[in-house]
Amino acid sequence: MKPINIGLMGVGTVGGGVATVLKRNAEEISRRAGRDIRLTIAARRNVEQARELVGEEVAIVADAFAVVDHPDVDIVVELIGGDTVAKELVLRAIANGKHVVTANKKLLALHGNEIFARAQEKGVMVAFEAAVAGGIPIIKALREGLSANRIEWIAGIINGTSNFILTEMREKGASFADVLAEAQRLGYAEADPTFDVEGHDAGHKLTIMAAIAFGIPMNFGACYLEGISRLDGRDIRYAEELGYRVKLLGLTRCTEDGVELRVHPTLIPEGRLIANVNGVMNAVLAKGDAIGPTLYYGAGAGALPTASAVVADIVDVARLMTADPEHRVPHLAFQPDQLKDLPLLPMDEVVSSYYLRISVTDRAGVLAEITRLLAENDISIEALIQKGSLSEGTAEVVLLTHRVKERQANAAIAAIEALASVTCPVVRLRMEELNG
Ligand SMILES: NC(=O)C1=CN([C@@H]2O[C@H](COP(=O)(O)OP(=O)(O)OC[C@H]3O[C@@H](n4cnc5c(N)ncnc54)[C@H](O)[C@@H]3O)[C@@H](O)[C@H]2O)C=CC1
Ligand SMILES: N[C@@H](CC=O)C(=O)O
Ligand code: NA
Repeated sequence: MKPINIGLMGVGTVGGGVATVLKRNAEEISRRAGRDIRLTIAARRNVEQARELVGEEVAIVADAFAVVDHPDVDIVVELIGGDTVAKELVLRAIANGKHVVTANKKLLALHGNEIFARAQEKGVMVAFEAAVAGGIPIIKALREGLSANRIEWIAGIINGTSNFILTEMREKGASFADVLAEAQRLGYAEADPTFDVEGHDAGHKLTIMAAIAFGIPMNFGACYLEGISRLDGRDIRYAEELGYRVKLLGLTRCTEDGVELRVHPTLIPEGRLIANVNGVMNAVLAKGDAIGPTLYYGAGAGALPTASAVVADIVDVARLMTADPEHRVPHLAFQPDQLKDLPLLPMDEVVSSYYLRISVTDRAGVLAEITRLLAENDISIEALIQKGSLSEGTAEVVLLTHRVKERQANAAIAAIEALASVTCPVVRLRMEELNG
């Protein structure tokens, strides 16, 4: 049977990994796909560097539009990143009737609604397993494996770079800047690493998972984003004293009032499996009403783990290319005319427990003032520790609250910060039990 021709756009970390996996596992891949998969043409601005990664037999061009317009290319693989030229290329590939495989979560979180609609019209597939949690087959699990369930919530460590930074800081006392530089060297970080450390990348991935889990359009604009760049090592240590690990978590939950969509550093009880996911590893915890909690674990970034997902998508597309478009798995799990515009819950309405660190003048009565303000906002305290004086006459109060609305926490924090005895802004981290 005629081989399937792949056109690769972007031969960097992931593109190089894809070329390696396609070559290394060619026999297994073709036995699974039922056809030979041939990397025919690749685009990279620096042609010579691409040659080293893809080999002599592949045509290399500097202009990626030559790939999407190539008459022999069956599947276009977009590994350039960003949402400018990549968007133009993907839409043109679709218009040309070509199937697309992409690892580009930013592109899908921001423009997925348009891209999937165009793909639907043209009867082509846009596959994106690598876009969420790298090599972990989480899209497959949510879209197919859990399709009997009403998915209640998903919580994930879905940015490898941030998890790598948090792990290295905690275990080796390494500096934020040094570990970030190492993550860049290892090919984990985004072209602009602020996307990793400020929570945007996790927000893109969470947006995609929420769409698939709840049958809603992509709505990245409604996602609350808070990254790890302002996290203080002290809070990681105090959290540990209280029996918690701090992780950058993406959390989406379907409640009666709307869908929560939020990314922030989160205290998780140290006994939970997900609290012990370290380094560049990712994990996604998904709760279905029938199955209960399920956990998916694996490498979230890096050349070969990400290529594993890209090539799996190529195999999937190869298997389904000749299937009637009506009978393929829908891009977002739900049939396109069945997506619902569920309301997105404003952060003020989200319910959570809180870790608060309050720097105070070390004098009698301060604790009583703080607990009074919490009580006035209906917030009860679950645990409290006082850390000794940091400098002459000052101390830190660390407390954990029971679950309250963010609005209540904000009001209490504002009132506490207004006290004359409180010397710095209150540090607030959210907590999740994640126990189903
Ligand atoms: N690095 C990782 O571990 C993961 C990356 N991704 C995603 O995969 C995509 C690619 O990421 P990386 O491989 O890490 O990036 P990269 O920066 O290593 O590679 C991108 C390549 O595209 C090339 N390029 C840029 N503009 C081009 C154009 N107009 N025409 C042709 N080539 C062009 C660049 O020269 C570079 O070689 C991004 O969307 C990223 O978010 C997804 C999962 C994991
Ligand atoms: N920069 C991302 C790469 C994978 O999506 C990450 O660190 O997770
Ligand atoms: Na994945």
